[in-house]
Amino acid sequence: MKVTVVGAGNVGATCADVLATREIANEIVLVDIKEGIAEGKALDIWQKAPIIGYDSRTIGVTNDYSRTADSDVVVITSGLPRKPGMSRDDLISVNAGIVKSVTEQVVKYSPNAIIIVVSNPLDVMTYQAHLTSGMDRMKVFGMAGILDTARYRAFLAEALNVSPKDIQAVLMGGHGDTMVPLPRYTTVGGIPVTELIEKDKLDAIVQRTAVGGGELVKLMGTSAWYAPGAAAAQMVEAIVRDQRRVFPVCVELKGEYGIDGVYLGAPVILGKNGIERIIELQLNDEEKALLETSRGHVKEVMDALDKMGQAQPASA
Ligand SMILES: NC(=O)c1ccc[n+]([C@@H]2O[C@H](COP(=O)([O-])OP(=O)(O)OC[C@H]3O[C@@H](n4cnc5c(N)ncnc54)[C@H](O)[C@@H]3O)[C@@H](O)[C@H]2O)c1
Ligand SMILES: O=C(O)C[C@H](O)C(=O)O
Repeated sequence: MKVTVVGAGNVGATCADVLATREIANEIVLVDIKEGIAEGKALDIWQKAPIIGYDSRTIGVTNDYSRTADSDVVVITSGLPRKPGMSRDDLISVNAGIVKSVTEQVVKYSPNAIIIVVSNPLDVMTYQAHLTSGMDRMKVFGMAGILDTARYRAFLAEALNVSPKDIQAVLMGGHGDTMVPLPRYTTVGGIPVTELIEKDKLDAIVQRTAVGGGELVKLMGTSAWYAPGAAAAQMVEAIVRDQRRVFPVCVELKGEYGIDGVYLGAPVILGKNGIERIIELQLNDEEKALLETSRGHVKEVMDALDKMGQAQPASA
C-alpha cells in the first residue's frame, strides 16, 4: 500500500512517523512546498527504522507530485496552524487556496486515492477538497472526531483513574467550539459513564473537550500534533487494512440527521472503500439542538468560502 502525506510540518511528519513505525503502509511519500523539509524528515524517519525495527519506506519530495502517483490514501495536512488568540476559522483564506491547489495535484496523480483532510478549519477544508476533487463524498472526508473523542477519553480516564483504552465515546458536529460530545453514548468498559461520574464533573470535561485544541495552542503557541498525527494515521490504517472501524469522521451529510449539504462529524464505518456507511444515531431533543447550532456555524463558514470564490470544482 502507498500512502502520501502532504505537508511535512508537525502534523504531517507525525502522521508519516506513525504510519512507518506501525508499518501501516509499505511506501510513504511525504510532500512539502518548503525545499528539503520533506526529504529531511522522511530520511530521519527511515533512519529510525533499524533502531525501532520496521521496514516501511519513507521518501520525501518538494512539490513533486509525480512521486505520489497511484497512492491508495492521501492525507492533506498542508496549511497554516493557528496561533494564540486565533480561531480555526481565521485560517480559511490562506488554507483554502493551499488545500485547493494540493487537491488538484493529488487527484491528477492518484485519481483513485481516498483523501483524508486534516487542515483547518477542518469541516470547511473538507468541503474545499471534496468539491475540488469531484469525487464521491465517501472517499473525501476529514479527520477531527478521532482527535476530539481522544481528548474527551483522555480527560475521562484521568478523572476516573482508569485506562483510556476502556473508554468508548462518540462525538458529532463541527470541529470547533460547537462540537457535540455525546455523554449518553459514552461507556467505560461497557458501563454508561453517567453511572460513574457526577454530572458537574462530566459537564466540565465536555466543556474542556470542546476547547481542547485551544488549550494546547495557548500552551505551545501553535497547535497540537502528536494526537492529530496519530488520529490521521489511525484512519489510514482502518482503510488500508479494511478494518471497518467505527469512528466519528467529517463528511458531507446528504439527508442524514435531517441535514443536507453541510460537512459535519458523524459516526461512520471506515474500510477499504473509505466511508462504508454513515451511522444515524437516535439523538434526543437536547442533542439535536446542539447539532443544529454546530451545523449553523459550519454552514456560515462554508458560505464565507463560497463568497471568496474558492469552492469551485476542479473543472470550473
Ligand atoms: N483536523 C484536526 O484535528 C487538526 C489537528 C491539528 C492541526 N490541524 C491543522 O493541520 C494543519 C497543519 O498543522 P501543523 O501543525 O502541521 O502546521 P505546520 O506549520 O507545522 O506544517 C504545515 C506544513 O504545510 C506546508 N505547506 C504549506 N503550503 C503547502 C503546499 N501548498 N503544499 C505542500 N505543503 C505546504 C508547510 O510548508 C508546513 O511544512 C493546520 O491547518 C492545522 O490547523 C488540524
Ligand atoms: O486547535 C487547533 O487549531 C488545531 C486542531 O484543530 C486541534 O484541535 O488540535
